[in-house]
Amino acid sequence: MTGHASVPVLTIDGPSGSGKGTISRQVAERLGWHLLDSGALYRAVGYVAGLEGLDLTDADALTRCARELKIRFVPAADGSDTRIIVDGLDATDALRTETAGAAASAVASIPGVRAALVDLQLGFRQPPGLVADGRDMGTVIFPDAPTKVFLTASAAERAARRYKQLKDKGLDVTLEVLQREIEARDARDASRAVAPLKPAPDAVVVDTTGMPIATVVEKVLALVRH
Ligand SMILES: Nc1ncnc2c1ncn2[C@@H]1O[C@H](COP(=O)(O)OP(=O)(O)OP(=O)(O)O)[C@@H](O)[C@H]1O
Ligand SMILES: Nc1ccn([C@H]2C[C@H](O)[C@@H](COP(=O)(O)O)O2)c(=O)n1
Repeated sequence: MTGHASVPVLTIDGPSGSGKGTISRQVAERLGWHLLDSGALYRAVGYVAGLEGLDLTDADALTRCARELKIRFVPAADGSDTRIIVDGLDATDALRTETAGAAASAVASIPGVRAALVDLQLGFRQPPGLVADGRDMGTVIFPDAPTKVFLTASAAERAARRYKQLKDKGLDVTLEVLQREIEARDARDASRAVAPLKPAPDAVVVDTTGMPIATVVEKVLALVRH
């Protein structure tokens, strides 16, 4: 599957908990565009590496994993979350954990892993348009995207959002630990040598601290329509 360079892309990058996934999903639905959850690809590589007992610093083995990754995004029939199928198994719940996020951040710092996932990501650029959620969508994967957004929010607010999200799922977490984990992941994503987390020079930075989800969605839609 190859992408179509003439198809419009909206890139939504930003740190963990800034709302990329939530906003990307709603905006894609409103526009009737496709959605690329690029973080799920790195999470899936970390997940397969875990199943195979690989060391998360073994660049050659992880690059092979990324090259051989078999992942499918399957819309749920009842309108609930899209299921993510990795090597034929439903890995959706395993991929959403904080541990999977940390593993994804580790494997994502390996240049071979990133290179192996480029074509897969470009292939999501299909008519009528694509909303691409990640860390390097606007800087590396779709540098020609006509609309680029970089979502942020204070670390305290992002940790509070994650805390609520996990508590709602019945998980036993503490705000302090979550904030530390989020800050450590962001620091690693922003400081790596390849495709670090940062706004593209032509991205619009939207600070969502204290901003309701619906307001963020409308703001992003206005940027696309503009
Ligand atoms: N503007 C907002 N106000 C309040 N809560 C929000 C806002 N945006 C997102 N959230 C909530 O914050 C939580 C994290 O959002 P989301 O998963 O979309 O972030 P993310 O940037 O995709 O994170 P990650 O990169 O770790 O996957 C969710 O529970 C979501 O409902
Ligand atoms: N384009 C991307 C997307 C994700 N990553 C890495 C870094 C993140 O910490 C991790 C998980 O992403 P999430 O699912 O939380 O959005 O994957 C990346 O390097 N580049």
